[in-house]
Order: sequence, then C-alpha cells, then structure tokens
Amino acid sequence: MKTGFISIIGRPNAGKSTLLNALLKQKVSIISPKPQTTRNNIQGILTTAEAQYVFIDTPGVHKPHHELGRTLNKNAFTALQDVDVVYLIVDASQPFGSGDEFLLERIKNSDAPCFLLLNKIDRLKKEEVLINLTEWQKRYNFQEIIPISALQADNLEELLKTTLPYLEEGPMFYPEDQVSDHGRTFQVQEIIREKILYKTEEEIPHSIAVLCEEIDEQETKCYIRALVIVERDSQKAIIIGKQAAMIKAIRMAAQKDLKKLFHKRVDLELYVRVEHNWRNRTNKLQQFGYKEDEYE
Ligand SMILES: Nc1nc2c(ncn2[C@@H]2O[C@H](COP(=O)(O)OP(=O)(O)OP(=O)(O)O)[C@@H](O)[C@H]2O)c(=O)[nH]1
Repeated sequence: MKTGFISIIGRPNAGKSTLLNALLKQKVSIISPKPQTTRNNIQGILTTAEAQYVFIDTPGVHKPHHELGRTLNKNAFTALQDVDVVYLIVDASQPFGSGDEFLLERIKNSDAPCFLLLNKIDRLKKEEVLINLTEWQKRYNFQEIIPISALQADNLEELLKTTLPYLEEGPMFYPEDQVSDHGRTFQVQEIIREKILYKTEEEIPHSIAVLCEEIDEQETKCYIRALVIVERDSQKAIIIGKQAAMIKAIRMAAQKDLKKLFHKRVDLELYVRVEHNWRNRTNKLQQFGYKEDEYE
C-alpha cells in the first residue's frame, strides 16, 4: 500500500474544491463562483486498491485585507510543508498574473515536487492549452504538467496514475471508508455558508460566518440551530430580506442539502447576529473556526 499527502494550492476560483470533489466523487468541499469560498484546509481521503491519497484543499491565496485573509493565506502555505506532492492548480483560461508570480515564489521554497494542473481546459481550444503550457514551462521546472477539467472530471485518472509513484510505501493514515477529516458540525456550517454565497453579492459573502449551535438528531428527523454572523446591521437586514424572504430562501436551500447529509428530514432554524469587524478580531476568528492550522 502506498500513502501520501497532496496539497491542492492555487489562487481563488482556480477550481481547487471542484477538483477535490471530483477526485473523491463526492462533495467534501463547498463550491461557489465567488472567490475565497474555501476558508479551512480540508483533507479529502481517497482510498483505492493501491493507495491512500490524502488531498488537502486549501483557501485560495490572495492579497489579504483582513486578519481572516492573512490566516487563510498562512494555512494555505502551511499545506506546502511536509507533503509528498503539491498540485498548483491554475485557471488556464486566465492570463498569468502577479498572483501567480507570488504563489510560484512560495512554491520554489517548498521541498515537495510540484505538479502544475492547467484547469478549465473545457473552456479552451487545444492550441490554446498548448500555448499556455509552453508559457508556464518557462517559469518553473514543474515535475509534471497536466491539463485537466475538474468540472468535467477530465484527465483525473491520468493525474492519479502520475501521482502514485510519488507516494511512499506505508500504512494508511485513515480508515478506508473515511473521506474527510471534518465532522458533521463543520459540514452543516459549510452547507449553510454555501447557500449564502450563492444568494448574496459583493461584500456579504466575505463578511459572513456560520456557527452551528445545536444538532439534535432523532430517528426520523433532525433539528439544527445555527447562527449566521455578519459585520454590520445593514448586512443583517440583507440576509433577513424583505418580509424575511432571503433567510427563508437560504434555509430552504440548506435544508435540501442537509436532508441528503442526514438521510432524513431536517428542520433548520437560522438566527442572524452582528459581530462588528469580526474578520479582524483574533478571538472571534478562533471562535468561528478560523485558526491557524498545524500539521504533524
Ligand atoms: N469551466 C470550468 N469551470 C470550473 C472548473 N473547475 C472549477 N470551475 C468553476 O470555477 C468556480 C470556482 O470553483 P472552486 O472549486 O470553488 O474554486 P476554488 O479554487 O476552490 O476557489 P476558492 O475557494 O475561492 O479558493 C466554480 O464556479 C466552478 O464551477 C473547470 O474545470 N471548468
């Protein structure tokens, strides 16, 4: 049996979480078209007949404007240490930018072999992929360069096959049926946050946190109470909406997904609370689950 840790790192929206879910063939990380959707390092575990791959989905590396952003970047960079392989995933339909340059500098300081994954090739013509590949080749001596479409699960078998020799012989880190290192409470919070990301615009998606306060699971149904935290009164008004229409829509959408998670009816109660400037307050960041990660 071979085992190993593989970090998935990249700029916001590159497709890291889409790739993780596609590799695992199930939803472990939430996805949205909004940048900075992922806020925690999430381990997704794939156990095959030959190997256990432990993938680490990381927050998109960006220029931070808050303490939250700085913590997210730090966690992404922590995932560059002590891993067997780093996947640098880029949106191949976007031109190379200063954000890529910044990431490459950090990768150069990592000891792990780095694969470049040119993602979203479903949006490009073959010639465009080739041009992109040649451009990237000049910038760094990647161990492997693999064009993929995470969305269409294109070339992912090839990716797994190429990764296998980089893993080490050894015992599995997780039981073979485990797919994530995060538990139910985290999943509940993320599902609710995902629905808010889809339904709100501009600053709101970045300003919210979700805290699950109670999960009462009974035989035929499940009661969940969760708190949506915002930074300003005006944001609270938007989340609640006219005649509470917005919060109802969020609740209904979340309940649908939660039902799939718990395999039973879910009654979700949502409250909204203002915590001024929470993204810059260390104690609040810790309370809402955004602390700096450490790996053994
Ligand atoms: N066309 C296309 N879209 C993709 C592909 N992979 C991801 N996307 C889309 O890109 C957007 C961002 O995807 P995510 O997986 O959330 O990206 P991420 O890198 O995890 O983003 P952050 O959490 O912000 O760092 C979503 O709308 C995805 O559907 C792909 O291969 N092709």
